[in-house]
Amino acid sequence: MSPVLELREITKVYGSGPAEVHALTGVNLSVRAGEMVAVMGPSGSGKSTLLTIAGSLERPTSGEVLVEGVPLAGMSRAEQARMRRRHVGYVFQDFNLLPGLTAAENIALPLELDGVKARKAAEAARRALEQVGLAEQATRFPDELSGGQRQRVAIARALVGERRLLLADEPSGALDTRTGEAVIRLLRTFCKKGATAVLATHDAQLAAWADRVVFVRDGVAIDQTAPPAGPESLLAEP
Ligand SMILES: Nc1ncnc2c1ncn2[C@@H]1O[C@H](COP(=O)(O)OP(=O)(O)OP(=O)(O)O)[C@@H](O)[C@H]1O
Repeated sequence: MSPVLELREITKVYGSGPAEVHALTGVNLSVRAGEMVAVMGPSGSGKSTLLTIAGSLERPTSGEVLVEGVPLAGMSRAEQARMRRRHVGYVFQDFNLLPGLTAAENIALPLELDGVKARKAAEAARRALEQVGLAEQATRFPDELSGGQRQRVAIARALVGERRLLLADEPSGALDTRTGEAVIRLLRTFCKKGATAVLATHDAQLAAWADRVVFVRDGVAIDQTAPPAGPESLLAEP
């Protein structure tokens, strides 16, 4: 089975001449279905760039990105947009929910934009809210929810429909430690059920929940390890 996400020799250069920034240099990464991969590195090391290129929000200067085995470079812009809507969910530090829509409407919106009928989209949104434990909050607006609840709505929106690849940039960055950890555990649960997640984080405690950690420094992926005894090992699983 081909990996859900594959980056081959990705290089990204911003600007030119003296303003040139080598944000990524020769990065390789392959993520299988059900895996949760944490990308760690200091500020400015290239984590966000890696995620935006993986999600086709930006093109690499060189190298190849494949989603579900299909090279993005061979797709037209319209096909890439369709691929993003159908297969890739994004979660950001600042939640990015639309303030004028309820939790359920925020989740249903990407489906409706993709042509799903309103009733079906609303039903899918209701199920997604149940999965993140927020069925009771369906009609609340973002400013009526806590930070942790908002991020759970953003995760539900990222995974609603058929989307199985989740790209999360510092998803717990705006949350306190406990709430942040709850969000990462939720991502972990989705990965156990077959979703695939790549998350950028500064936080080694949170990265320890991942199956693998990729360290990025000055645009170079310098190491890949399975975390030693992460919190997961404390959960007694038969
Ligand atoms: N649009 C852009 N134009 C020019 N330079 C950019 C652009 N986006 C990112 N960079 C530069 O690329 C490098 C990598 O940035 P990136 O945002 O990917 O790092 P990061 O590891 O996500 O940082 P942080 O943890 O602070 O979010 C940095 O030097 C940054 O200044």
